[in-house]
Amino acid sequence: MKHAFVPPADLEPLQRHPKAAAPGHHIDLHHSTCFGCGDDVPLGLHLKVIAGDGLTVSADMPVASWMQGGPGVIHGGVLSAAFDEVMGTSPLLIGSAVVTAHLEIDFAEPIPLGSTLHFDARILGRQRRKVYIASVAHIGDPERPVASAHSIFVTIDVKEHFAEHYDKRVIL
Ligand SMILES: CCCCCCCCCCCCCC(=O)SCCNC(=O)CCNC(=O)[C@H](O)C(C)(C)COP(=O)(O)OP(=O)(O)OC[C@H]1O[C@@H](n2cnc3c(N)ncnc32)[C@H](O)[C@@H]1OP(=O)(O)O
Repeated sequence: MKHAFVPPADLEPLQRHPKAAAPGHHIDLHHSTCFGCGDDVPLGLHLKVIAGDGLTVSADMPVASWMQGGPGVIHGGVLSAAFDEVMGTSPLLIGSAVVTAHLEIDFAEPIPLGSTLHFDARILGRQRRKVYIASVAHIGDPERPVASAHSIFVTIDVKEHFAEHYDKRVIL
């Protein structure tokens, strides 16, 4: 797939954290009202991100009618949010909490409502606090990606980062 993103050549390789979710297990460390992964938001993506081998994760997402953008196909923003969630969860494999700093999506084919998107993502490496991650999605044929994404997530101290906004959180 075509993309313009070039990760730095000197990325520091990373190791899986000893307490990371085992391959095949759901990475479930976020919160129940998250748009991407929460069970308690009626119109959320409800993504279950599964740990893979090494520094990889995967997830499946049925493309529901409410996700429509162009007639009969997924909205690009919904697809972007799904990539964000899948890639943003992966640094838990290295024991890091992160927020998105930079997210690039390449849209290769229209993705029909009613299809199921399969996402694979892998951590490429770190440069200081920046974690570089790549992801690709298909709807049945792994040899024919329909979209891909590249991102930079920045590691944070969760309590410090969300301190100002924590009291305004929505609890359903
Ligand atoms: C509850 C959450 C935790 C648990 C996680 C569970 C799973 C979650 C799944 C969630 C999934 C959904 C996830 C979401 O939706 S997260 C929600 C969307 N994202 C945000 O709200 C983040 C908003 N931005 C910020 O808070 C700050 O800007 C951050 C924290 C990112 C950096 O501000 P900070 O003052 O702390 O640090 P710094 O400015 O020294 O930058 C540090 C380094 O980063 C580089 N840099 C910065 N910006 C960019 C950029 N745009 N392109 C390229 N590089 C960029 C910068 O040059 C520097 O690099 P270097 O100088 O070292 O080379």
